[in-house]
Amino acid sequence: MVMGINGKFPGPTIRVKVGDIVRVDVTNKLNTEGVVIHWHGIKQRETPWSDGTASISQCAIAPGETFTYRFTADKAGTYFYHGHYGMQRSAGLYGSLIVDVADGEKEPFEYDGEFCLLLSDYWHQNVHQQEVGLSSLPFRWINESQSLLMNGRGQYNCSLASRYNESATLPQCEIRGGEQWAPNVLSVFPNRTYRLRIASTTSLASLNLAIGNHKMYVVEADGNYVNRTEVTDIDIYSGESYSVLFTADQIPYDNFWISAGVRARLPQTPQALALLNYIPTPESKFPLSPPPVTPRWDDYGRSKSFALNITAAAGTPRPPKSHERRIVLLSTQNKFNGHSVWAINNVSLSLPVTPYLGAIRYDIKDAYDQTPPPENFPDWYNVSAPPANPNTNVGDGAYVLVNGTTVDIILQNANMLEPGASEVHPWHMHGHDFWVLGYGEGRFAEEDEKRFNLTTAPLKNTAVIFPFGWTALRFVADNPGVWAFHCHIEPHLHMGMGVVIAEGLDQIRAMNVSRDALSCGLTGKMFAAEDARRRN
Ligand SMILES: O=C1O[C@H]([C@@H](O)CO)C(O)=C1O
Repeated sequence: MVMGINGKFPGPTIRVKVGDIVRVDVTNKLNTEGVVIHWHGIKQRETPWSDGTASISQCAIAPGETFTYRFTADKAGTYFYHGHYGMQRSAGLYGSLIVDVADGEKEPFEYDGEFCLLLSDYWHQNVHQQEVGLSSLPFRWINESQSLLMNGRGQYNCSLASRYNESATLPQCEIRGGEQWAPNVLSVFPNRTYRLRIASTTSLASLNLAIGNHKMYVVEADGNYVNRTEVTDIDIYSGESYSVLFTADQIPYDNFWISAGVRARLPQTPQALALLNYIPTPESKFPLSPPPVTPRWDDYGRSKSFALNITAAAGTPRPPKSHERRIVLLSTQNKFNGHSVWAINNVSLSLPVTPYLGAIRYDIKDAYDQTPPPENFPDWYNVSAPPANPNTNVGDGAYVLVNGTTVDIILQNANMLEPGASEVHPWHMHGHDFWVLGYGEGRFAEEDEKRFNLTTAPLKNTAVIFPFGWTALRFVADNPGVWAFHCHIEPHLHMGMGVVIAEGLDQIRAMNVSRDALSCGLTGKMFAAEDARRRN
């Protein structure tokens, strides 16, 4: 079962130009739950209520109701949109969002055609069962997905299915032709150059994508131009997007596989496949070469060198030379009343009923904890061992940033509950791009700052922390609003792995925040009381 949009899964591709004011009317036809849509990578400058994050920027849209998102397409690039309430992204609520350069402008590279590949993962168990499992005692993890998808199409490992079933022939393993799993076909003319816009909206999987026999040149990352880099494959974590160029330079009477496979977790899911078809070779011709092999899942050295190879293209603004504030965020796996959770500086995020944006706009102090969470973690904490005390707190405090300040965030990874284990987490920031200043092993130390890349640091909206390592980010708090900053692995966010950034409180208090966004919780009650007074 998937959640679709306008009768489609994935939802329709939205294509706009820089400077366009985009209006999207979202009508909630899910009869049993609310919904919101987040425009991943769009800054929402002066429209923070259109960011589409339930409990942060707006109330969930109630069944039957319509909410209008209105925002400016601020930067050309490859983006996507997705549900941001509960685990609706896992349920399939997503689609591609492409922002073209403004009329009369040109991209800084040339190509003859382009394709979008939106990557995702897919479970047979429905999202409500997953949600209940994650919050149950005992904890039930979602485990690896059954399929990986490219534009909503994927393969299913029938041999694995028959291993777990008595009957060798399962109905879902019988191939009749024309089924949903039939791979996407990307038809190209020999010797032409194409742009492949790749975005990952996976729930869990970190992926590696390659095109059989073809080199790729990375030119864009998260809507920012990067130095053209030749690669044989790309690592792509949930929340990231890349554009690569490739030339159809192989012998023209063949087809080739494009494959994406799991990295950073022990793979138990077959690769996602799409077919690169050389016109006029028939689409039905089986490629001579097998799909590209995904690099070993735990070869993190390879992942790190790929990450370090992504550098900002000339003309990209450089990071300020120094910071005015530094927030260190330690990610730990913990327990709360026996439940498995993730915590940041010993606080597991639990979202409030009243959206922060409304609570700040109308100065409603009861809406969330007014004490911000800790800015660091204790010196005695050992990041290379399981937590000495696994118990953590749950909270809904927000980090408050003064408008215009330069802020560093050090994302610190640590050992999980299980000894010797630490996982990759892709952190995504709403409302901003940040500069990725560097990655390091072990615990971040002040002298590591000397190694920061202040010249070619790429601008991104999502950056990964490697197992037992740290990642340093810098951004300027110049976008008043309330922004989520979280692990883009959906079950991890659901288990509390995120923080809330309240930026420019004075500016928010002077904003004309859309009332439609605040019809729930304490703001909803306030508006209802105002209306009642007016009627009397
Ligand atoms: O949050 C998680 O839980 C599991 C495991 O730690 C317990 O089953 C896992 O791999 C996660 O990423």
